[in-house]
Amino acid sequence: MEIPPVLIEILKRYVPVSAQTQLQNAKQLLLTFIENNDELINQALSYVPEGKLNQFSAFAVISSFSLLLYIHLKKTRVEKKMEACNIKTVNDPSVIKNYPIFGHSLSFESDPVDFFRQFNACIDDVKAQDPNAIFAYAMFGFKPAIIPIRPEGAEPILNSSVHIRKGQFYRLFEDWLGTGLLTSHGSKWKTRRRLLTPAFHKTVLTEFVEVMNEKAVKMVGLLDEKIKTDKKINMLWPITLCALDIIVQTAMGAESDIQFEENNYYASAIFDWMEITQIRQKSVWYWPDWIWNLSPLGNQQNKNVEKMHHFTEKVIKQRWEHYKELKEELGDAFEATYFAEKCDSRGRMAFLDTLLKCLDQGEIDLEGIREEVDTFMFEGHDTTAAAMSWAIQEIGQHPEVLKRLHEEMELVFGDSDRPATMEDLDKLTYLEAVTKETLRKFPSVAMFAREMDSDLVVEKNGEKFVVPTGAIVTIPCYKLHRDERHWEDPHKFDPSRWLEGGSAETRYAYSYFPFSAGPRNCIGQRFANLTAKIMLSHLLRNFTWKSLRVTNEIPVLAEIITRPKGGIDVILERKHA
Ligand code: HEM
Repeated sequence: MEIPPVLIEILKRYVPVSAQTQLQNAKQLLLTFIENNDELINQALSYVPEGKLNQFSAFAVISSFSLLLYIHLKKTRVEKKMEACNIKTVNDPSVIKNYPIFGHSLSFESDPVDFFRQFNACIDDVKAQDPNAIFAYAMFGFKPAIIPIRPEGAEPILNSSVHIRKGQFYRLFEDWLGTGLLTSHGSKWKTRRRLLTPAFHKTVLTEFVEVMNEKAVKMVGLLDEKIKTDKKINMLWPITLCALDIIVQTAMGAESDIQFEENNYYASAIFDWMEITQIRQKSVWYWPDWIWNLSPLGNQQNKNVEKMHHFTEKVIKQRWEHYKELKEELGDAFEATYFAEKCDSRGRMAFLDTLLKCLDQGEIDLEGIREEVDTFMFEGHDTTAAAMSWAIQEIGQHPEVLKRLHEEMELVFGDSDRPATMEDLDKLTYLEAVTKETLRKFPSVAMFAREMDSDLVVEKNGEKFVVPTGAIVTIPCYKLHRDERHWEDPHKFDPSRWLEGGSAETRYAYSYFPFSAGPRNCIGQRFANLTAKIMLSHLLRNFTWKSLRVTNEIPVLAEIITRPKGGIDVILERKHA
């Protein structure tokens, strides 16, 4: 067999003399590998068709073989490194298998519910192998994913101001979100975070209370209509639409009536985008952009993104035009009138007003504003809606909890149907305990990721662990919130843990972090709590309900957001029928 001339030309032109030693080493490595894997290679060769190979196919076979060999050797080396770092993987092949070349990725379940069960079983397997272990790993080809399997493993990562780069997987969000606050890193992230933090201060959010009440009242009205014909309601959809209605009007300052429009094109595009992104997330072959853009799904997704960007751009431009008109009209008085009206006593303004002022001062451009508005649309409604749906499920399954919540509503609001104020919400301590316990059992973001820019050394339980540079760390929030060393009876829904004197008062800080923790924690957590409390209080003031399924038997869909598969079915009735 002759070496193809094109290969000779490549070798002559592009391989420097200094590389010859490396090639010799590689040859030696290849020979040793062939010697040690004689049987395997004979098996592989038995699949090559009979007859003489032409030069092209010989070239193709050698290149493919070399590539596979490279991946195999690299994967073996990484696995040895993991052992040296004191990080273990699953032993039990009935939970997951570690294949040569592909690693664990080949045996991950494709169904999202099964995948989540399997993922959690992997953590249990490593915990059972070694009670002192705080990390585990899984192989995606030669790329290791490291998983903190105890809250003590999550702490040094979340707490760090160094390891704040998001994992590669967040790139899949960039078609819609660009590099906004969620996906960006480095100086861009720092500048935007500093800019937007004041917009989520309590005094500024107070401005949104009125809109939130209005939207919740609309939701109650719609549910009232629905139960006239059927008391069995799937609450996931009305809750999601109400949360979306709130975020559209608050983040964009645009009048919205999404709850009343069955087929609003913006809402439909968001839901389609979520569904398609979840498919892409699980399908490694769709990750390269060029394959994705050529595929029918990619094409459909690009259309969704176009629609969503069109909507956001239109609203931002309208707001910007209005801003400029006012500035021209008011001249020197603009600062004193426009901003004085919008700022709190410390000069803090709402989200979009903050961004428009920065646009005016040249600190951000229109595309930057769109990135942030889109990011808040994405992060700001589905997370809250999922948490509220689980809360409705748990409340409807525990009549004693529902009763106590109804009593709390009576105490704070009496028979009045007035809007809830910030002061009212502060008094709803039992509702607060219920939402905290819901987010413990069902954190809306079940896992999130970081990519390590440098080695992290952790010493715990008298052992030393190293999380190496380049590793993707996946933090399994859902599983860590149910760690049996930190929570008694962790699968039980027990809001009293969060009341005065309850066990949560003395908990280890990193045993509960539904909004993440450290520098990249959720900027919108106050907003989320406010939305949840206002929406739930309106539901509780008007309705009573009973869940039709047992919570711990509902399959958990942990895709981007932790959702109940099939939604939340309840029998809903007017409180004072
Ligand atoms: C119950 C509701 C919510 C939960 C459980 C939640 C949870 C989280 C978590 C776990 C993260 C970290 C994600 C990661 O590291 O990849 C995060 C980040 C973020 N959240 Fe939330 N979130 C909620 C509601 C909201 C709302 C209402 C908004 C906006 C109004 C929001 C805006 C953001 C943003 C912009 C980030 C990125 C922050 C950064 O990286 O600096 N979230 N959220």
